[in-house]
Amino acid sequence: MAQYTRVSGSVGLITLQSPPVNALSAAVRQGIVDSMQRALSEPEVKSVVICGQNGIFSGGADIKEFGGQMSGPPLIPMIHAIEAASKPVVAAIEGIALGGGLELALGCHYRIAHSKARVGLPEVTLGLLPGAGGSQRLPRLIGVPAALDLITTGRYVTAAEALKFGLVDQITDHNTVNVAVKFAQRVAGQPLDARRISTYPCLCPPDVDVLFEEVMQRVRRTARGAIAPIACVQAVRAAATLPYNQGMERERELMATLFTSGQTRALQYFFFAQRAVGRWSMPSGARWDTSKPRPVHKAAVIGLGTMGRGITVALAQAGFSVVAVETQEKQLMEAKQAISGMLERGAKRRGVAPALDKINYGCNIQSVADVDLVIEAVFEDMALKKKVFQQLSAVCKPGTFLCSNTSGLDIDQLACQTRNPELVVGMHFFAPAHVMKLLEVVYGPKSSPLAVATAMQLGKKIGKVSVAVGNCRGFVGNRMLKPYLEQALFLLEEGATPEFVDQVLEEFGFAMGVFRMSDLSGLDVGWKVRMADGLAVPNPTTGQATRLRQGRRYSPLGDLLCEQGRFGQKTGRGWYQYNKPGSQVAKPDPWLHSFLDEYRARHTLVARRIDHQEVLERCLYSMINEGFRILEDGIAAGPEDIDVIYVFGYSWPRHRGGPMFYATTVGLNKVLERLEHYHQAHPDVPSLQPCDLLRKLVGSGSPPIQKWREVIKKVRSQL
Ligand SMILES: CCCCCCC/C=C/C(=O)SCCNC(=O)CCNC(=O)[C@H](O)C(C)(C)COP(=O)(O)OP(=O)(O)OC[C@H]1O[C@@H](n2cnc3c(N)ncnc32)[C@H](O)[C@@H]1OP(=O)(O)O
Repeated sequence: MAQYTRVSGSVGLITLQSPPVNALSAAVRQGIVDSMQRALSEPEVKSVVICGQNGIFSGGADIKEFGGQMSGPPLIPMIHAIEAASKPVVAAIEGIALGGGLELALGCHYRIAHSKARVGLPEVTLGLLPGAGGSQRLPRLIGVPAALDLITTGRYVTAAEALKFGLVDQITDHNTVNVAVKFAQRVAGQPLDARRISTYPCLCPPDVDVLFEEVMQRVRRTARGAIAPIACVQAVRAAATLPYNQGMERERELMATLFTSGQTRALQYFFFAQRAVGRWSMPSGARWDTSKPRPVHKAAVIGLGTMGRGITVALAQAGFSVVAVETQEKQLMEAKQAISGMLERGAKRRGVAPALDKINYGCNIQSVADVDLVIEAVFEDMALKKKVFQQLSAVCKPGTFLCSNTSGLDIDQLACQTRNPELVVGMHFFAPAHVMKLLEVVYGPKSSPLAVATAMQLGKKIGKVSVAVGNCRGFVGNRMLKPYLEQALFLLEEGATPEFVDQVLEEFGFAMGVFRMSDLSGLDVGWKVRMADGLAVPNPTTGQATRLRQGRRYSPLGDLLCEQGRFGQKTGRGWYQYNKPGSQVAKPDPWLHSFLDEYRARHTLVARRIDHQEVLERCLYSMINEGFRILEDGIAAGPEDIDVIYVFGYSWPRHRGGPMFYATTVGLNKVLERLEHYHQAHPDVPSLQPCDLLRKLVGSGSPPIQKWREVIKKVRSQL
């Protein structure tokens, strides 16, 4: 709702009231319409101020309303009525004015913002465009280039930047509502014609066509199949080329297309999924709201390879004191130099001082004795990690949390090496750790809610999206990656090429196909794991045994490349060839194609034509099937956890909502039917066998994803 009061005798003050972010729900819109009518009809009122309660102007349209039937006064006519009002209307922007909130402010005649406020039009991130006149008013107010930037990226700007653009008229460090009320008194009675943005001509640079062409090309390149950024460019182009009313009509048409697209549904789901993962729970019943974290002031990182360096940077940048340990002096010096460079470059980009003094470097594990939390990031080797955990347990002060950055090893085995296994959790970062947003916080059977809560809070403080997951091989992300990688290799054996598989996956929206991604990560990483598991064996006998290991189909293709020293980008050769080691430009490699031909001939495999659909179905459905197993096993609490992990950690296209949401868009029955089909064709591939939970969900009529947790609960209670 909105509250109407008269202040200072002549100012009608409309306060939006819809906690927590004053979203423009039906009740709020009704409140604004009613309050405006009152303000315009009261002769004592000479001007109006609109503000939001609790220091927040508005977080925009109420996203929860998008899924259902819209009720209450529509936003567009409401904003037009404000702009057309005969008395000046001033927006007092505190906190945030986002999306429809900023569009409401653009309908006002003046905008006063607090210096700490942030404004933006993030609709594109929800698969929409600023469809309440924002795409038409913003370019008229701040010019086409700046409007294109804000609308296509959805980025928020500070009040200072907004002032520079001319998006707000004034900023203040004082009470914004008081300043706005005084301002409203001053402008009362002044002519308003020049204050109605919809009447402004659109400011275009002389080479506007070239600009639109360039922006459109950039947007198409980076959108990875998302349609909203393209519609945003088209809407701004309408503002630049059409009269306001026609531009609004174009905005409405484009918005209608987006509103009915599956992409906006996926992005809205993902918006709430990101927030849902913060409300973590453990199978024991411990939860985010009943488990208090312990403050961490000083942390340590053990092992300063690529991951350890990134983690150190992330901690230092967030203001934590860090003890960074690498046992060899030479490696320590190299790491110090690299970390300082990363901090300096990051600080330059953000216009702040580099946090070099936050880090103390040392060669001795004793130097972590007084820290609150340690993150071990040594080489992925269980024996080595166990030794480190034994040492840490002996050295650290009582109560220190011991965390491992392992990407899939058993947290419980590490916890067992310590005196206080309840203080041990996994903190699985993704490379580069100071850039990638995802953090898997892994609890073992002995991890305490206190340790999980502390790791989750630390993750939040260093800017990560943290997801609490259970302990199993590969946790959630890497466990699901396994069948995906496996199918990609099988497809090569059956006739596909790495380029074709990657092309299909990149057209689907992945930033990189599976083979380009493997080349980037390094093929030797998985090879070492497979050797440790007894899967990759040097010089296996040829014939069927080579392709059948531990009772299931196995492709040794990756092992064979590694045996040739082809580790990917770092060696200049992998699934692709590169100009030189370290180069990132992947080129098809004729050697690889001959190698595949010879391999197929050796194993009497006849290459067949594989189409797009088969690549997508086998790679994605096998991964989704594993996702269902993960839910069944209780490793992830809900589908949202899996989807957030995949979007933030594995470049799954956000506009497809994540793998589990994607399964709902395909139809669970179709996923089940195709898995059955492929499993029949490949009975020696267990990952293609549909899991029970999927069958149960289909059996219970494929309920919406928000209802899966109930089915999962039932399935688990029957176990
Ligand atoms: C033909 C029809 C015409 C329609 C025209 C439509 C044109 C306009 C479209 C829009 O305005 S779309 C919405 C645009 N706004 C946004 O995208 C902002 C989204 N919100 C945020 O970025 C953040 O939430 C925030 C506002 C910066 C606050 O961040 P903070 O970290 O402080 O809190 P959160 O945990 O993110 O949020 C708290 C709470 O509030 C819920 N929420 C936030 N924004 C909205 C919203 N716009 N609608 C509904 N609910 C919102 C959020 O889900 C959290 O809820 P809980 O998880 O606590 O239940």
